[in-house]
Amino acid sequence: MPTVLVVDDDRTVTHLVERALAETSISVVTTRTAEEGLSLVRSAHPDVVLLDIMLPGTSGLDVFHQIQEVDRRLPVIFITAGAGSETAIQAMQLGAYDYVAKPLDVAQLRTLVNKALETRRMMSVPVALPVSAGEESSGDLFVGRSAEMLEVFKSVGRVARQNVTVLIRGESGAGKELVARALYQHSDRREAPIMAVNCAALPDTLLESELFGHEKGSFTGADRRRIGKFEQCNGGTLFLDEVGDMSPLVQGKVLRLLQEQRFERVGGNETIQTNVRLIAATNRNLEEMVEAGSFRADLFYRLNGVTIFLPSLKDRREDVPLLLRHFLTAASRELSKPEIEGISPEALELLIAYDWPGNVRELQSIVRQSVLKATGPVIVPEFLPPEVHGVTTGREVGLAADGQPEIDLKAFVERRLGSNSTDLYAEAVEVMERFLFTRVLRETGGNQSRAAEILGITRGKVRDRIAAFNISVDTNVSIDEN
Ligand SMILES: Nc1ncnc2c1ncn2[C@@H]1O[C@H](COP(=O)(O)OP(=O)(O)OP(=O)(O)O)[C@@H](O)[C@H]1O
Repeated sequence: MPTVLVVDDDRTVTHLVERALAETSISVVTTRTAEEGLSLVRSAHPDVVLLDIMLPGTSGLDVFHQIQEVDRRLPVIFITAGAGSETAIQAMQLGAYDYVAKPLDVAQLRTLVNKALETRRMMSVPVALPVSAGEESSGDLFVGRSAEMLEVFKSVGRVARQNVTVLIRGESGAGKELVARALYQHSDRREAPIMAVNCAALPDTLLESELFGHEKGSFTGADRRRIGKFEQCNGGTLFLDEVGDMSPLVQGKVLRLLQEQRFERVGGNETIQTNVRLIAATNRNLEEMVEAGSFRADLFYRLNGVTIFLPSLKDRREDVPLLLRHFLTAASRELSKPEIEGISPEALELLIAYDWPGNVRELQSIVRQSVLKATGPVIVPEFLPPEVHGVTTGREVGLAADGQPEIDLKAFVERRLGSNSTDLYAEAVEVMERFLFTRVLRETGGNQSRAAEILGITRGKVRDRIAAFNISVDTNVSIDEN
């Protein structure tokens, strides 16, 4: 459970924070003194700190420095007595996460704490990345063994420590944010902050002020100066997600920043120098957007210098079993279902054949849904959501009345012809082989020599197919947690 530490001698503040977060899954620890605050940072390992800037006998800024010595990645939100305080601005420039002015607004506080927790998560989730092809690490959180993913890992290894802008491209849910985190965690800036801004989530003017900040009075509602992410992130890394969704105005400002590392706050004259490494991501076709005039060509070339392309999951199906195992283990732990043993061959068949339009995010969600739905220790087709049955192989591969796998090759071929396949021979052979090996091994109770005899091929070939299709031969379970 995430923990928020509040260091403030004003009881109304600590009470209010406790009330604001009472109905959430966030636990709140409070203290009135800087001394105890610091010792709680060490012992309670909070994920976010709310810190009064004027503590009795000491300055919040000093405490902030000491917190940074303990944990540089811990987001600290200052609580200030009034809006527009110069000290607060100074705190932001030193690297505080944000600041809020008293009296505190409950909704604003909740939003801010959640954002800070998200940042904390991005900063601290370890990404153990195999930088060279073939390196095995059971603790990998960034899962993938396909040739395509190994290329991605290698690219990350090659460019992480270069201080260059990187553009990550790929469909939604394919893992672009994970690549960004891996780049950050393997860069020389890993001790400095990383911040993320989703350009599609904010309207133009808000995005501009989120990135570059604004001066007090620069637009209606700008009742105090705001320090933008490019300034807060000085020395660190900024992850700009959905970069194809920036307005032409913001595109122009980002381009200048990339060229000169300089910018002005909205409504301000002062030119601010910053030193930020930019990692950008998009699932849009930027070339087409440049062609259509909606994305600046000069910015495109600037961003496109180093590009990491993340393939869609359907183009690296061999990663599916690996990802299933990874998320199944996580889901059975998180959802307190230790009894889950694995996925049955039939269910696995369906999952491998599915096209995963939502990529890894969808896979993760389908695994969780199935674990929740499972009434026994094995994930069988009935626990899988309908799209996995119907949209893909529902009619071609299924369960016969006797519980054996059955195949409808005609339906498969028709469907693939309808979707203009250019690799139908290999696809059809694979579907047929999967069915054949699963069925024959069931018949022989997992005995490979006997299966080789029936099939008229060598035991080596049987073993090879078992590995290629991830068939578990001891039990009915295709994937287990080992
Ligand atoms: N190779 C992988 N190994 C383990 N988890 C992964 C992998 N790829 C993606 N994920 C997980 O899938 C989810 C979606 O990934 P992520 O947010 O990085 O996708 P994205 O491409 O940035 O999506 P969007 O374009 O929608 O922002 C996350 O929970 C992420 O941790």
